[in-house]
Amino acid sequence: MSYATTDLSDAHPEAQTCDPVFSDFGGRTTFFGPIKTLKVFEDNAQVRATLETPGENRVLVVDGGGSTRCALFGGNLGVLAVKNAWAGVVVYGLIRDSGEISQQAFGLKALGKHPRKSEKGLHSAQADRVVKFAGATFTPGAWLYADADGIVVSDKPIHA
Ligand SMILES: O=C([O-])CC(=O)C(=O)O
Repeated sequence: MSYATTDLSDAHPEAQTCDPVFSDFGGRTTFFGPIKTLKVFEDNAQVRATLETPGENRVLVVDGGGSTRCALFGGNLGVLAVKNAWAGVVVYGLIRDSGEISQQAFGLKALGKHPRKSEKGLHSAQADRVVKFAGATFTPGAWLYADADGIVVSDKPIHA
């Protein structure tokens, strides 16, 4: 299966595109799948708990509120993402262990990097709700397509 977000966007003008605020950190830049969402604040306990469950080739979308005070994702979470077959993770926030993650076979888009880890279980998280960031609305079960050019979000599958 191969696609380009440019072609998907051309063929499906009704699909959403994300503002160009993300960089690629994973070993894969092209990844797609149905969305699972989390809303968190400077605490990644629920990100870990979610990545410990079967990914079934879905994309985990983490709305971290754009906080630049700590990293919500790191190399150990990357190991879990690969082991449990998550296609990719989009973090509206920061990551760390970027060198390690660049060697891991999954996709990761995030705003940037920070050395400091997040809290663990201090701030509660919400799962499976609609989240909005980067000019797009992410609804659980919608389809996300990512590549080096960006992110397209569609209510339904649009790949060939
Ligand atoms: O534990 C964390 O907060 C993130 C991290 O560094 C890792 O996954 O290795």
